[in-house]
Amino acid sequence: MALLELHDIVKSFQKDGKPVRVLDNVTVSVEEGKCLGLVGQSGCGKSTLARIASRLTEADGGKILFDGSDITELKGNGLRHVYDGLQMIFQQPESSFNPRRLLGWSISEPLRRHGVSEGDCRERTAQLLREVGLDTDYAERYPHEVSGGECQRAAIARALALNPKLLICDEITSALDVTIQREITALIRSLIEKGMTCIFITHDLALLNDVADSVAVMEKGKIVEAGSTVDITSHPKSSAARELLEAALFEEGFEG
Ligand SMILES: Nc1ncnc2c1ncn2[C@@H]1O[C@H](COP(=O)(O)OP(=O)(O)OP(=O)(O)O)[C@@H](O)[C@H]1O
Repeated sequence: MALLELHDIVKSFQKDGKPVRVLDNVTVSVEEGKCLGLVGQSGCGKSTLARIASRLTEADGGKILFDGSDITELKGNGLRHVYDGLQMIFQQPESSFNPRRLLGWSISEPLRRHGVSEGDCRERTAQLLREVGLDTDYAERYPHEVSGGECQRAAIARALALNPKLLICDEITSALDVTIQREITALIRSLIEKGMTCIFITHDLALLNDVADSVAVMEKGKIVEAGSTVDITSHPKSSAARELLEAALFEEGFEG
């Protein structure tokens, strides 16, 4: 069953006083318990699509179905309820944490908002830190006192706090070096093996071999190819997928 379905999503932004179409009738879905890789060159519309899926940006047209409900027009409390089940993680984890708050405070913030007691928050934070491979004493550190990879793990812990059904990961490994990238994709994959559903956005098609079950390739606001990760990374049909694969292989060779 599809957990998230996007149908005929259309979006334009104003540029120099004129509307420029950045998403052109995009239809894509992700099955429950699976990971969809969304890949494309910079500027092709990946982040805009992710933000529309999580209702952070309004679409001009189309329909969004999440967990069997039409959430396209939801507002207020209805939308807050959706956010409990759908979490987004971004490229720069440091900037998503309050620099003046300990990581433990930020990770448990969604729980506190739901009225969970301080004692239970502490216990759940320790459990979440262990789940993402961090020692529990990371709760007592500030965002600037941890590495980029550790901070991204903490951001994943915070996203997991309310047991969401869907994680949307927008270029979450782009700011990390290759070894740490692999650790983070392995962590996301382990969450999927435990039942999580995920949309993993990247410009690195080769990275999707580690994490995604299926791939949708975007080019200039359209999905130009979709299929299983194995098929697309071994026999890409579109020129967009071929170019992304060549770029990823070149980068890999360059990094040794
Ligand atoms: N709020 C906005 N206002 C105006 N234009 C925008 C806005 N957000 C995105 N765009 C434009 O929409 C297009 C798609 O941007 P988007 O960030 O979705 O691409 P992307 O594929 O995620 O790129 P990247 O990989 O570089 O993050 C770009 O041309 C971008 O400049």
